[in-house]
Amino acid sequence: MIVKIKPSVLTGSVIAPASKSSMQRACAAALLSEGASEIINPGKSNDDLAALDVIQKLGARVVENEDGSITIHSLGVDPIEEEINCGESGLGIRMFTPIAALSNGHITINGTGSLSTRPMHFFDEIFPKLNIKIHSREGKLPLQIQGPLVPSDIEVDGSLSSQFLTGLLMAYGASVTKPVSIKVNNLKSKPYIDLTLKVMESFGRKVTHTNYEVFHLEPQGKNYEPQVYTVEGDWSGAAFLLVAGAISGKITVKGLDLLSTQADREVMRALKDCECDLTVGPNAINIGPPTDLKAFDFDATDCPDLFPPLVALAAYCGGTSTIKGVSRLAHKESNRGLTLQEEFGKMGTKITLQDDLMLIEGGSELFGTTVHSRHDHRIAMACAVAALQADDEVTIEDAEAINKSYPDFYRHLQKLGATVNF
Ligand SMILES: O=C(O)C1=C[C@@H](OP(=O)(O)O)[C@@H](O)[C@H](O)C1
Ligand SMILES: C=C(OP(=O)(O)O)C(=O)O
Repeated sequence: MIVKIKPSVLTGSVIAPASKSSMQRACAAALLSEGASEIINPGKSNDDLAALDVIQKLGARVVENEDGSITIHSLGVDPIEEEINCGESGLGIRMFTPIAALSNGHITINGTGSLSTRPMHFFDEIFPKLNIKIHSREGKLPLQIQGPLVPSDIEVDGSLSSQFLTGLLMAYGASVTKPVSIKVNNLKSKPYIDLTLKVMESFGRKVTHTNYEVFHLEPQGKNYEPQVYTVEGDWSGAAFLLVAGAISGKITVKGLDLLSTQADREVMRALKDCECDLTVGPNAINIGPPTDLKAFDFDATDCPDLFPPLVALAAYCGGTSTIKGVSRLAHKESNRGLTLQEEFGKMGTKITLQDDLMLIEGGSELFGTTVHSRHDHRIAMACAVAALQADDEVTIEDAEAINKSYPDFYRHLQKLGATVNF
């Protein structure tokens, strides 16, 4: 799909989409709870739909209610098919693979698009220690596994992604029969683990930890209990809206929890540092109109998904902004350090990659041109936001990539007054 965005001034208000990080975790927790859980404000992104499909293949029954909520009936993991497909979701595959391994059946775990090249060797290393047989294509999909997972004290590496730990915690939470601990070295993206623990706790499953280095789980009477769970507004998707407001309008973004454990709430820090006009109310963030935006320095090591929106912001900030954490970007839907450099380069923004640091030279006019999403939702959204103040129309190729996390994104820009044609 081709989307064309004309330079536009934004106004009005919009509600942040549902967080796929919150929704996918809730689906997993509901699967692991015996009984009926209700999910309010369920997301509709491709990653969310993949999670709903996976839990049904693992035995849950999903009912869509008239008020838009969904009810998930489960008796625990009891696969009805031998293959599950996690779509293109990194969290989906890394969280649901240990969960699928709670059963003793042979299961093939597959995925699509960029997921087929993202690293999964963690499972080859760890699963044999947990009584799980595994065969992968040299650390890539498809994975063939056979459990049941038997939790034991284990030491893992957390430097590549927090998602593997999320999966282990979720699955251990359903199966420990004696106190066990997971020791994690060099954990990155820590706030995502806070979100995992928060969702687990909402479903009655407690986990404690010592400084994000050792996670302790004890047997409980009932491990997970069915809940009514409301999916949080998504700071990751909203970061694009907030940046759009900072560079191109005066808008209000609603539906975000200012106390959320979501990693990408940190976007507020960069927005303050660049000195845009920002006021925060109880359930509304007002942002804009554009003023002289100042270059900023930001460490995104623990919130890597903020790179794309912050690059769009930095492109309009006078001077050189720096963002730390480039090494965290290599294994996302694209190699995001490089794709940001290349696609923003087409619009005239110079980006230098210096070890773990990205330097963005901002403040000069961006050109209307043709860019490509590189099949990466966050690259498409970053280019779309940057287009709002370019000197001419920007054409985004493969623009439907946004469906992975934020299918309403272009419609929301239109609602805010942007001229978006698709
Ligand atoms: O747990 C999650 O919901 C996520 C964790 C992060 O991945 P890493 O832990 O690999 O950084 C993030 O980039 C991803 O978009 C979603
Ligand atoms: C990298 C992302 O997600 P995941 O790892 O779950 O595919 C993302 O949403 O930017």
